[in-house]
Amino acid sequence: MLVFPNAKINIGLNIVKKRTDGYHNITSCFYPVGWSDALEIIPADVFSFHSDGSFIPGKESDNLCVKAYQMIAADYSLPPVSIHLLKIIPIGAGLGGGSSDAAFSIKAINQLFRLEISLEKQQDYARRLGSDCAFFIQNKPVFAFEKGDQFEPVDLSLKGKWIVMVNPGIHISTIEAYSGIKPEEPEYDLKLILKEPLAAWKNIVKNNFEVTLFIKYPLLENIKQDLYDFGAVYAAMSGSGSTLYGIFEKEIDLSGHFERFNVWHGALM
Ligand SMILES: C[C@](O)(CO)[C@H](O)COP(=O)(O)OP(=O)(O)OC[C@H]1O[C@@H](n2ccc(N)nc2=O)[C@H](O)[C@@H]1O
Ligand SMILES: Nc1ncnc2c1ncn2[C@@H]1O[C@H](COP(=O)(O)OP(=O)(O)OP(=O)(O)O)[C@@H](O)[C@H]1O
Repeated sequence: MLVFPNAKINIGLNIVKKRTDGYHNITSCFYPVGWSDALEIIPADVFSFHSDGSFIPGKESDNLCVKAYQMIAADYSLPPVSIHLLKIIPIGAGLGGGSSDAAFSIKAINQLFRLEISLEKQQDYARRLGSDCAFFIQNKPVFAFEKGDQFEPVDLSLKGKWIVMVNPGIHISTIEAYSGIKPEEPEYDLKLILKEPLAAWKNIVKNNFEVTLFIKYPLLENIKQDLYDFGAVYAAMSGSGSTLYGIFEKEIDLSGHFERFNVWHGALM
């Protein structure tokens, strides 16, 4: 079974409250984008995991694909598999790449072994592996709340618009990013403003991580400004960074301008 786990962007990211379990309640719109890994899972005589592409820090047993397989294998006594991951999505980049690999592993294993696990139960499995993981089970635009792992449908389609994503290679740990934040209720209603045309979002729809991370890494703010200067209708940082994205009305190729960085562009789904 061959699947293509894709990245996500956060449109608006409000860190509302610190929870008693140490996590934070957030509100955000999660939107899937086409920047993708490739993941193959096939039955085998012995278990193996192999990755190519970008180097993934940590032990094999920490890889979220391996954890996803082990978690489901424990409940369904599955035979061994061979997992091959081609890592393309930048790591520690606010794009949820590892979370997507985890969720796509769950979906692929479910299909491969005809387990018929309901979507809700697949989301429950995904939540056990990380806050961002559950989104990738259905992989469609949603309004996310609580830990970012509970969802409501969102009335938003950016089909036909163009996205440019710029990753400058600054690795930001999610734990570190959350530790620098003072939670607060947002001054705007994200669900309401998302119903407005894209041009109304600038200066209203905010990612709370930008404040501290733009002070620590001024380059990030410069990239966001460049995206606006090149005509983005809306630009922001995704997740806990360091990827910036710009949404454009028409196709544009900025890989020449951002040639030092890892850049992806494509049509929005
Ligand atoms: C920044 C976002 O990507 C926005 O979508 C997510 O909130 C992060 O989700 P994630 O990478 O799946 O995070 P997890 O693996 O669940 O948690 C990593 C660490 O981030 C912090 N964390 C994460 C999610 C959350 N709602 N509150 C938190 O405080 C916690 O310190 C946690 O130990
Ligand atoms: N398949 C995987 N791909 C990438 N990272 C993985 C994977 N499995 C485990 N990890 C671990 O997860 C860490 C960060 O993952 P990821 O790339 O999803 O971060 P991120 O882009 O900041 O995501 P998020 O938006 O969820 O904060 C890595 O440092 C790595 O050790």
